[in-house]
Amino acid sequence: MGVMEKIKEIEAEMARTQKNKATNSHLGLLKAKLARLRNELFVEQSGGGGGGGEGFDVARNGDARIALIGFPSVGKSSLLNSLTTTESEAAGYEFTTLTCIPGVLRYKGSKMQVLDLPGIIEGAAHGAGRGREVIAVARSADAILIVLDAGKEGLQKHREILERELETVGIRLNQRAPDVTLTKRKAGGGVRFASTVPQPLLGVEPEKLVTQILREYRITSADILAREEITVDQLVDVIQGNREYKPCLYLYNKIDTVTVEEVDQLARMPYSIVGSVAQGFNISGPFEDDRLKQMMWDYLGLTRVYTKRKGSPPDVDEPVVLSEIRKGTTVKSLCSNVSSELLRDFNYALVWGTSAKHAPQRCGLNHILDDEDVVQIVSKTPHSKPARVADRNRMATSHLTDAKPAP
Ligand SMILES: Nc1nc2c(ncn2[C@@H]2O[C@H](COP(=O)(O)OP(=O)(O)OP(=O)(O)O)[C@@H](O)[C@H]2O)c(=O)[nH]1
Ligand SMILES: [K+]
Ligand SMILES: [Mg+2]
Repeated sequence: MGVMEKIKEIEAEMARTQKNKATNSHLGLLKAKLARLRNELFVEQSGGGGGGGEGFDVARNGDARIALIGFPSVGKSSLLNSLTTTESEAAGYEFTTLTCIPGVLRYKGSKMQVLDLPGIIEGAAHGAGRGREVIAVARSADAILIVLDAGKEGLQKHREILERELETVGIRLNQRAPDVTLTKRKAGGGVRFASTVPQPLLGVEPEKLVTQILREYRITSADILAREEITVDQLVDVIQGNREYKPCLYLYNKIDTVTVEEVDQLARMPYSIVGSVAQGFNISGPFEDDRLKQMMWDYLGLTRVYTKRKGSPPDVDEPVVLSEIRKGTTVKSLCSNVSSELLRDFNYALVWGTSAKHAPQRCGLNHILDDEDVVQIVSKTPHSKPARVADRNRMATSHLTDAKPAP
């Protein structure tokens, strides 16, 4: 039996199984089976789910990468043109954009790489249109900006379709990784499941269900520790292990085409912002129209840190921009961002700014920095050569080649 038929069979079984307490575990197991088969299907069809595709291999650049995802003609290219100096063709017909077009958005001393992409449609994750390539780019981004046309009928359905397409390839939007540790053992001992909290969503006998689900993935010996209540889906995510947890912001564009009441409703949707590229509203403009940029900045968890040498003023023209998503905004992430020597020879840091209790505060590596803090690193070897600016710039972006965000 092919994978597709197996999927159909399980879906049918799920449909005819009544949902109640007694069938809860059985349904959970079926759900996990389904997830495994869907994953198999995707990996099979996409040849490993890898990135690339003609015109889609764009080098990483800047402090963070944001992918524009949406249906055709919602205004993605118009948005790129308005946020950056790049010119991407925008027109009133669908599939105007055929490849990945990068632009650089400069905001508050940071550089965000914004990627304009072809529109996607339902089935994209399985290769409809250039969907697979588009979604591979989304996987490589630090954050996703889903663009929707506020004037389109079936708008909320569009939002759900896009979410589902991204979920299919293991992207999890606006969620954090479940607090579960899975340790596989060589052989013997079976599955040991422990939880610090009750697990009502894993049926009446959680350990039994977990054991069965793990067997689906050919894992027979493992320790699992859950520190929060989890669903079967979350358990599957932990087992599959290749999930990408990403912040996602929704832009309802073209609000110039709908009524004030509709705008008001859309503005209340979670993780959302309304705007009009055509009229500049919330998108670009001298001062008050920067709301989208500010939200992108916030979602990426960006923090500017100004470094200073002893006896000289801070270097305010060239902040080191750290992203909470990938590295955290600690003194340690600052040091490793600047140079490995700086981290190796670290003695203590002097910190000025809102994160400091007094000016300056003497801090260790775990101190959490705020936006616009000033930091002076004091090394153990007082006469060692300080990192040059050129080195620092190189180092400041080097971590961006590391496509996997920190857990
Ligand atoms: N009324 C209105 N029209 C807009 C707005 N933003 C973009 N448009 C128009 O929408 C049409 C499509 O814009 P594009 O930028 O090409 O859309 P796209 O999402 O890049 O489209 P594809 O590349 O084909 O997927 C163009 O005619 C734009 O002028 C807006 O805020 N209001
Ligand atoms: K278009
Ligand atoms: Mg376009």
